[in-house]
Amino acid sequence: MTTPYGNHQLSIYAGGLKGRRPDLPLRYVDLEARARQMLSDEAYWYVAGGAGESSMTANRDAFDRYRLVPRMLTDISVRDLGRTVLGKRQPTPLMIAPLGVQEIIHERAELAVAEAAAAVDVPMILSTVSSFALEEVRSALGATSGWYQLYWPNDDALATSLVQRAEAAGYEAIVITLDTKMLAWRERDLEGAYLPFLQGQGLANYFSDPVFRAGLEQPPEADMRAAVKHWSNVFAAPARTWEDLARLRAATDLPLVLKGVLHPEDALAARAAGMDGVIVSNHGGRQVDGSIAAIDALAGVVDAVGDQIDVLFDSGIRRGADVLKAIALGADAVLVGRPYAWGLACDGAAGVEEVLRRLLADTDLSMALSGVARLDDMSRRSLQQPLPAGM
Ligand SMILES: Cc1cc2nc3c(=O)[nH]c(=O)nc-3n(C[C@H](O)[C@H](O)[C@H](O)COP(=O)(O)O)c2cc1C
Ligand SMILES: CC(C)CC(=O)C(=O)O
Repeated sequence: MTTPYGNHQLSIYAGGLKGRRPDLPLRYVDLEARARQMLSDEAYWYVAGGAGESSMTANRDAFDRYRLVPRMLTDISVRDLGRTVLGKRQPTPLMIAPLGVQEIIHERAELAVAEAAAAVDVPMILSTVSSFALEEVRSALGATSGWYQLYWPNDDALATSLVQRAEAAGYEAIVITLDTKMLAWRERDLEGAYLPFLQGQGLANYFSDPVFRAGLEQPPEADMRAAVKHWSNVFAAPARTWEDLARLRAATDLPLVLKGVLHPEDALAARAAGMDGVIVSNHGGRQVDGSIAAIDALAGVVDAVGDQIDVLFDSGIRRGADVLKAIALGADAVLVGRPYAWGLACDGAAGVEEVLRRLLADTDLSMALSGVARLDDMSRRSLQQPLPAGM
């Protein structure tokens, strides 16, 4: 995307505020507060909550310890926010993070998100635990790229079926999320006894899968409880280790990307297993409370494997400066998570679209005012070394 909203100050503001949705407050905290009004308490906390608060807070605090060091008097009149990810040029550094059970946020769930992603040409990573089947969501994306996120089930035939459906539907990569072999101790959800998938929410990909259905005595439409029970038996596989990746590698020709990598040695293991990329992420602080802030893990992973496989980043991206910091540290692209969930809650597809447009306008302005014309030219030279905690 070259100079996405032009150079005129008013055209840049207008690009980021297309339609200026009055139901969509500009500041992140206000946006989240508005979304909270739109959602049930349980749904709000399901999205907002973490496993405790420590890593979620650390994700944000750590961003503040990295500081951009702007350069002056460079030509920033023609700018390029594009990035090359898995060998393909994309117009912006943003991707839509996989968020499960979106029907608790908005009835049109992933279909609305896909329409917004298509409007701004931001590739979307669809969760396995989605409220619409992967084929339908792929259609709603139109010409925009989609990747499919796999929760690697405890049944190789089901894993192969999901991956091959994604490939047949036109998804361009498979993201295997490693950090969710079980759900963490999430007090907010436990307090409300809230596990939406146990009501069958977010299970469209399973319920439409021939291998999943073959494991049932009656179809989910006739016996939902039995279908949910079967799902909880196959959802994840605690015994899996690095050796098991070979079977997934053999199941598809699509690139494979591992999500939830924080340790440089795991990044090296991913490369050794023939993976095409990793996503540095602590799942938005929802899994190991007390884990390292994701941005603090990024440089170590980039230094270990960044010259050989792609390194993406999520967990804490809220504004343009965050995008720039992650790219400067070596990320090839960043995933946007909770911010678009709030846009979806407030105003469906239009809300998601505007959240993305604002983030792009802010990224463009922050890059330009840092003296950088092409995102590809961001480097660690644009960053001050992290300040010690508490500064
Ligand atoms: C409500 C919610 C649902 C999520 N569902 C999934 C999922 O199905 N698959 C997955 O890989 N990650 C999932 N994640 C993690 C996100 O992909 C991403 O790592 C996280 O949201 C990043 O943190 P941030 O949103 O605070 O920036 C989910 C996160 C949230 C908030
Ligand atoms: C269905 C869940 C495992 C979705 C998820 O990853 C999350 O809630 O963090």
